[in-house]
Order: sequence, then structure tokens, then C-alpha cells
Amino acid sequence: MTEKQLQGPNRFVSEGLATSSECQTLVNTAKMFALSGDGYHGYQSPFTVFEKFRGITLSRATALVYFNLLEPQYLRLLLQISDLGKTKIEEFFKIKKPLFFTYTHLVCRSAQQHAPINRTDYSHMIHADNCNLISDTVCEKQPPAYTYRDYSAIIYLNDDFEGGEFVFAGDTNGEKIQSVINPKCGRMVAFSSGPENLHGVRAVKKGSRCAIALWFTFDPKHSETDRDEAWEVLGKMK
Ligand SMILES: O=C(O)CCC(=O)C(=O)O
Ligand SMILES: [Fe+2]
Repeated sequence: MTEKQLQGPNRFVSEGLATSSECQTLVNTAKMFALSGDGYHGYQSPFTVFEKFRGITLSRATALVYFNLLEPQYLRLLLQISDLGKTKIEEFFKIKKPLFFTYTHLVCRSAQQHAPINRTDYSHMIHADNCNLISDTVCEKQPPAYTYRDYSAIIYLNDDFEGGEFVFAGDTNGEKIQSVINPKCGRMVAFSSGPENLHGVRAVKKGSRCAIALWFTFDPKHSETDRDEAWEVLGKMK
């Protein structure tokens, strides 16, 4: 899908970033090892009470490998698939200067048993990734926003759930939906992280929606040191 089909600038969708067995492997890893709230400062339901968020950060995946609780190949797969995502972004946006990973998160959003089937709230309300969205025209580029994020990407791992569509929107309330992307194994949506790309996730009504969320920066100060450590540990485990 192109910027025109997606109805906005600096965004694209790419397919085939992972095979179905790779997706299955990562979904199983996520379901087995992800902790409630990991990567969300311990909050189990950071955005909606009707879903549980379970995540694995790179640092915890690396620790699990180090202590022989997780097979190194699973961590390697996570790193390799996200590297492929980075390459696609550099190609699409014709990036000539160094781009760094700033955060990698394997995360599943799961509908709670008690969630009403007709809920209309969002799994993740409309937002921008590098500024605090105050109104349709104001997005403040200051903390607590991650102001150093330049590009965002989500690589999807499954589609056996209900709801959970990713949307690009032209307004804060999601009344002006520009395009809708259905998650699917190996599909990646990528975009620049500013207010030109307001986006959100519709309610996950049934099942578990798993994905690799990635953020990138041009600022070397915010480069993801956990990724270097992950490769270092993998190098020692051979
Ligand atoms: O999971 C998705 O499709 C999007 C998640 C997102 O926008 C975020 O975590 O900032
Ligand atoms: Fe986001």
C-alpha cells in the first residue's frame, strides 16, 4: 500500500517480513514468556480495562537467553526480523544518515474474559508517537512524549483474533479515519513518528493480537543499547 492508498504522507505497508512458522514461533514465545505490563512500566492494562497487555522487552528476552530459559534462536529471530523492518524503512524513506533502533517490544494485546463484545473503545487511542496530542492541531513535542522517535513500525504476527485493526486518522477522536490496516503475519506498517501520522488500534474484542513494535531515532544518544547486549549474549551462547 502506498502513501496515496493510505491517505497520508510518510507511511507505507510492506508484506512478507516473516514466514508463518516464524510468526508462530514468536507468538508462542510471547505467550509463554511475556509478562503483564512488561514494557509499559508494569501497567497491565495501560489503555483499556478490557484488554491485557503482555510484553517482552529486549533486555528481558536477553536475560532469559542468558539464564538458559529461552532458546537463543528465538531472540535471534526477533532481532533479525526487526533488522529487516529497519532496512525496509531506510529504503522506502531513502534514509542516507545512520538510523538507530531506540526501542523494540514484542507485545500481545488480549481481550479480557469480561469484555463486552460490542465495546467501541480503542485498544490504543489515537495518538502520535513523538508528541503529546492535545487537540487536532496541537501536539506538544516534550516529555512525557518520546520526542526523539523519528520513525515507527509495527510488524504483525497473527490474525486469529477479532478487532485490533490499525487506523491512521486525521483527528484526535478518530472521526476522520484515513485508512485501516488489518494485522496479518509478516505485514508491517511503518511511518514517521510525528503528528502527520496520528494512529490508533481498534478494540481487540476476542483473542490475542501479537506484534513487534519498533521505534527508530536519528539521535545516537537514544540508540537501543539493549540490542547490542542481545547480540553480545547471542555471540557468547554459540
Ligand atoms: O500495535 C499497533 O498496531 C500500534 C501500536 C502503537 O501505535 C504504539 O504502541 O504506539
Ligand atoms: Fe503508536
